[in-house]
This record gives sequence, structure tokens and C-alpha cells, in this order.
Amino acid sequence: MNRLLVLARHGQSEWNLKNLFTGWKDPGLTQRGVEEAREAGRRLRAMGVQFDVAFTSVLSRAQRTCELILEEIGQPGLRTIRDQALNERDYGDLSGLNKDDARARWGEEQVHVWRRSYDVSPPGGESLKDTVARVLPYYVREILPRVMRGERVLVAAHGNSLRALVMVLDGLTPETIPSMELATGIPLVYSLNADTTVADKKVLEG
Ligand SMILES: O=C(O)[C@H](O)COP(=O)(O)O
Repeated sequence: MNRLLVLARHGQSEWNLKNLFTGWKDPGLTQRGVEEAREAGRRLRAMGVQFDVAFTSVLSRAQRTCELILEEIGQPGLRTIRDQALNERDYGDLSGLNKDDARARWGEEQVHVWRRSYDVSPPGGESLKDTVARVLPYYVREILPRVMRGERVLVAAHGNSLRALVMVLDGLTPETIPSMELATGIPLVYSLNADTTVADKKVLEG
């Protein structure tokens, strides 16, 4: 595939399992999360995918997912660039709270708006719009030039930092982004055109 860009959300984390808002907190992967990351790697291996460089956040669940994918495709230790710009959306004051407890306290609708709307920030945290505002410049400056030069790029990151990227790549709008969910451990395989638009997208589901 030409101009290959693969996006992978980390596998299940300890706090995903406990149903806690996580954001910039740093829990590790669960055993299931490790297996999801390995499965993502196996799916990429089955397509014959190899990378020239990997990007991840400064959070361990994404870094470990990145390592596990690289191990599964036979490229352990591939050059990996870690940057805070790819971190999960900062959930601010919600970080560490149980999502069901938050629904009981603030109502289903309000919690859904904080989690999935484009421009409403959770208290003390980042909206998706804020997340786009840090992820997109990093993508344009550091990731996209490599893809355009023909380097095959893996980005192992988070539900909302990747939703920010997918919003831009897929041309989603503030109206259509709320229904877009990214599953843990299912890689999105993009091939880009010379003008940086998407030529092809595959969702590597089971
Ligand atoms: O930070 C978190 O809690 C999760 O990684 C993503 O949460 P969300 O499903 O509420 O966006």
C-alpha cells in the first residue's frame, strides 16, 4: 500500500475495566488489553504490514500496545517517537471517577455530551476540539511528512486522540463525530493520496 498510515487504539486498560475516566492518568493494560494489542499485531502481520517508524503518546498503555504490535509483526525495537501531543484527551476533574457514578450525579445526557461532543469540555479538561488543536499540528508537522516521503507509519494512541485524527482524515464534522467510536485493539489502515487525502481505509476487525 502506498503512503501507509496505521492508527491503533491501545488495548483495554485497568481503568477501562473499572469503568473510570482515565484521560492523562497512566494505568497499565489488563491481560485482555495485552491480548487485544497482540491480536492487532497479528491482523497487521496477516496483511504483511511492516513499518519504518512508530509514534505513540507518553502514556504507558499506548506505549505497551505499540511494543506488542511491533513484536507481533517481527519488528521489536523499531524506532518509536513518544510525544505528549498524542496523549488521550485530558478528562480534567472527571479523571478517576466512575462513568456510571458520573451519570448518576450529572445525568446521562450531560456525561454523553462531555464524552462525545465536539466542543464541550468536561470540567477542567479538554473538549475534542481542544484535542484536535494539539493532535492536528503534531500530525501535520511530524507524522504526515514521513508518510508523504513513503515511510510506513504506525500511530498507537488513544480513543480520543485518534478520534481527533480520524475526524480530519475521514472529513467528519462536529455533527457526525459524536457517533464515531474507536474500539480497543482494532487497527485502522489508511493509504493516503499524494495530496494527503485518504485513498483507502480498512478497519481490521475480526
Ligand atoms: O480516557 C478515558 O476514560 C478513555 O480512554 C476514553 O474515554 P471515553 O470513552 O469516555 O472517550
